[in-house]
Amino acid sequence: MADYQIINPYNGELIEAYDFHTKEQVAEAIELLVEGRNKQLATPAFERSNILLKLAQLLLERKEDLARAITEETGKTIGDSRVEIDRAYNTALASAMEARNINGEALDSDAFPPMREKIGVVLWKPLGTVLCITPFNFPINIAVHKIGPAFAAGNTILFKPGPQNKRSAELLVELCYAAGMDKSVLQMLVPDIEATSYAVAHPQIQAINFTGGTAAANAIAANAGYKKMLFELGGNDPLIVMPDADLDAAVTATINQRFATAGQRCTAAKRLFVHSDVFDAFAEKLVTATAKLKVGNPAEDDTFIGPLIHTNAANEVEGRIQSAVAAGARVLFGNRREGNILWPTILADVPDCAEVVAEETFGPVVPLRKFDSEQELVAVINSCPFGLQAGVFTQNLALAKRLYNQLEVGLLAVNDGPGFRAEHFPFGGVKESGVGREGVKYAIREMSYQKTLVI
Ligand SMILES: NC(=O)c1ccc[n+]([C@@H]2O[C@H](COP(=O)([O-])OP(=O)(O)OC[C@H]3O[C@@H](n4cnc5c(N)ncnc54)[C@H](O)[C@@H]3O)[C@@H](O)[C@H]2O)c1
Ligand SMILES: O=CCS(=O)(=O)O
Repeated sequence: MADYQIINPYNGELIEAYDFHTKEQVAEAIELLVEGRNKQLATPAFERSNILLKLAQLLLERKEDLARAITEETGKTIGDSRVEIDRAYNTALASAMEARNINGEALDSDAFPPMREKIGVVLWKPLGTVLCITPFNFPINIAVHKIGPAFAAGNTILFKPGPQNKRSAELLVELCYAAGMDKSVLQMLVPDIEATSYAVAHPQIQAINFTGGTAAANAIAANAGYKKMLFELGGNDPLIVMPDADLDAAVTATINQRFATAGQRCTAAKRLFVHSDVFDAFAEKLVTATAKLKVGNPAEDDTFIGPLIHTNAANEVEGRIQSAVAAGARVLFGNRREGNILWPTILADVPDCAEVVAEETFGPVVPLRKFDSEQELVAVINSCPFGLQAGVFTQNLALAKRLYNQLEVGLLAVNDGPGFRAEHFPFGGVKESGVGREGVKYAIREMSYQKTLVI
């Protein structure tokens, strides 16, 4: 029996059975990547940039192959998978552009006595070898958000995808090699957790760039020891509808940022805060729009919602919905399951302590919560241990700026949802949503250090 089986979450078909890479294979890969640092040091920024530009082009050329691989292994709809590849193209292109702009600064020593008449030249240098660990839900774009900036900065990379994503990851790495990345600069392995932990603690790994859940992050942090860590973790992101909101726009954002990808997104609009004045009107519009969504086979172009990643995930989300209903929540739409598919579900009157709102719920369920005051709104949102992104629909910019200052998040989108993301913007949260910032330019500096020359 193989160590792991990749099963299509929609039809249960076996995609591939394989054995994890061993700790010995991890050690060999790291040894090769240490040697590869000389290759990177000998590769000027413009050549690294050209390789990343070629990768961007290859991502577009192989878009359909990559999209189908994502859909088969994760159940993400083919439409959402194609969008992911378009995003990965932008991420690779931004990495190519930023590779040419990793500029430092010059300092004058005479800003403070005594007179030294020295100049300080500060440049950014690669940390060395970066362990990049990625989650299941955006297997290509999140990987490119790590490999692209790490390579642009001049690092070598050990890439560890989710076990479900071995096939799409292999295709991505094939394109990286075709674009010009050397095998001593990029290695991909799929070891088990024990062998991954060996890499995490390895002295020749200078940085860990991790995206995933809190439990894994805590284990990595406890095991890594003294090295740079960049953590992009969970979210329980609010979408706020104020009395003066464009309700149609807010409904569209809710549909696209909660039900797309079957709700399996860190930045999904997992909690809807709707002012009492517009609650009934918004709820009615949302139910009407949700009823039109096609649910089913993720391989069909017009399917909007496919299955969750696996049966345990579907069980967890279904259980949270049933638990909320048992605690008095009203079902305005959905609460239906077939296999790993959960229909988009809209709830009202959910107790604040219910798991479906208190925990990060990775599924197509949206609890609508009334509020009456800004003070109540901020207090409830900030009571959450996560703090990734938020969105508010209002025409009142003064209110938007007050929320920007009061909400404990990494980004507030105005007249958009928490799922807003531009690949070149800084990305990341506060509290249990992580440490550090991705977004290409920012990730490059997270995986670099400043070295100063005094002359
Ligand atoms: N902030 C973001 O950018 C972002 C993006 C996508 C997903 N996520 C989060 O990721 C989670 C869902 O993804 P998932 O189920 O793949 O997450 P996960 O934490 O289960 O796994 C993420 C990756 O870590 C590996 N991993 C698991 N335990 C580990 C350990 N002890 N040591 C080393 N590696 C370990 C997994 O094999 C996988 O490659 C959600 O919490 C979601 O919010 C965050
Ligand atoms: O899961 C979140 C990744 S992204 O779609 O916000 O980049």
